Amino acid sequence: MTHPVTGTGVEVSGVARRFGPGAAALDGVSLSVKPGEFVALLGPSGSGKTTLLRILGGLDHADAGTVAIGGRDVAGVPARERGIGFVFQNYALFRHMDVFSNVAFGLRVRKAGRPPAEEIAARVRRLLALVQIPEMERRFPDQLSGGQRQRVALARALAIEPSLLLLDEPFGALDAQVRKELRLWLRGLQEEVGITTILVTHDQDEAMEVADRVAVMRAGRIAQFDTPEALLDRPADAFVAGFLGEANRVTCTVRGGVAHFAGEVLPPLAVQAPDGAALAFIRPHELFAREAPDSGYVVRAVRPAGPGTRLVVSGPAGSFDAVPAPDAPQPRRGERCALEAQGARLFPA
Ligand SMILES: Nc1ncnc2c1ncn2[C@@H]1O[C@H](COP(=O)(O)OP(=O)(O)OP(=O)(O)O)[C@@H](O)[C@H]1O
Repeated sequence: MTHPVTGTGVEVSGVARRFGPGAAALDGVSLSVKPGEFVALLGPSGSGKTTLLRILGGLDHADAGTVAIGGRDVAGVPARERGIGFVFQNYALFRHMDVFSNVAFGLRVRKAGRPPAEEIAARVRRLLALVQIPEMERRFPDQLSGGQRQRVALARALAIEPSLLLLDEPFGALDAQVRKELRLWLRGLQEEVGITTILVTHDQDEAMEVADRVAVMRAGRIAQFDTPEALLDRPADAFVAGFLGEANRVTCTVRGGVAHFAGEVLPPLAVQAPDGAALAFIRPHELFAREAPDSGYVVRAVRPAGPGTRLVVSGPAGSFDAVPAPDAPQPRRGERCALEAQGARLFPA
C-alpha cells in the first residue's frame, strides 16, 4: 500500500434481480463507474442498493444484464476471485482473532501468491498505520470502539490490494460525530490509494459529502446518476428533487412562463416550464421573507444556519422554510412577513 493502486472501472448494464412474485429488487439498472471514482448509491429503504452491491461483489447473481469489472464480464466469477474489498455495517471482524490476524487474514488464506510471513507482517503494519490505529494490533475486536473496528474492517478489506472497494453502510452503527469524522477520513484515504469505491448509504449528507457522483435509487431503478451539485441544481424528476436537500413543495399552474401558485400562497414567479399544472420545489434559500404588517404569514421560528439565518414562516396555507430577504431587516419571531420565491424547480403534476 505504499504506492497508489490503480482503481478499476465498473460497467453495470441492464441488471435485473427478482426475489419473489412482488416488485423486482432491481429493474434494469445501468451504471458506469470510472477507475478511481468514488460513487455513492443513495436511496430509500428497499430501493435495491444492497442488492446491487451484492451482485457487484459476487455475493448474489443478476437474473438479467451484465456486470464488468476492469473490462471483464464477471458472470460466474466467484467473489474471492474478483479482487474486491468489502466492508459492511456490522464490522464482521473475526471475534476470536486479534486486529493483526484480522487484517492479515485475506493474505494468509491465499493458496497461490501468498506473501512470506515477514511481508504479510510489514503490510499489515503499514495498513494499520494508514487507518491510524498502529498501537492496537494485539487487541481483540471487543476491546475496540465502533470507529476503531470500522478502521480495522477497512484495513482488512484493503489488505488484499483490491482494485474495487464495496462499502455497505460502513458507518451506520456509529454516532453522528464519529460517522462524520470517519467518512472524511475515508475520502482522504480513498484519494491516497486511488481505489474505485462504491458506498451504499441512505444518509444523503454522507453521500453528498464523500462521493464524486451519486446514483439516486428508487424502486429498483436509478432515478439519476450525477454529481452532488447537479443533483441539487438539476434534479431529473420530482422524486430526486424531493428526496435530496430540503424544499418547500407548492402546487402551481404555469401560464406563459409564469407560475401561479395554488391559493396565491406566494406571488407569481417567472419560470422556464411548459404550460400546465406543476409541482414546484423551492429551496429555503430561494424563499425570501420580509416584514409586512398586513401579511397573513407569521414568523414562527428563527435559527442560525451557517453564516445566515433560517426562518419557519406559517400562514393559512401552511408552513414554509425561508430566509430573510437580504435587502431588508431580519424579521423576528412573531412578526408578520411576506414571502417571495426567487426560484424553483418545476415538474409536471
Ligand atoms: N434475499 C432476499 N430475499 C427476498 N427479498 C429480498 C432479498 N434481498 C432483498 N430483497 C428485497 O429486495 C428489495 C431491495 O432490497 P435491498 O436490500 O437491495 O434494498 P436497500 O435499498 O439496500 O434497502 P436498505 O436501505 O433498507 O438496506 C427489497 O424489497 C427487499 O425486501
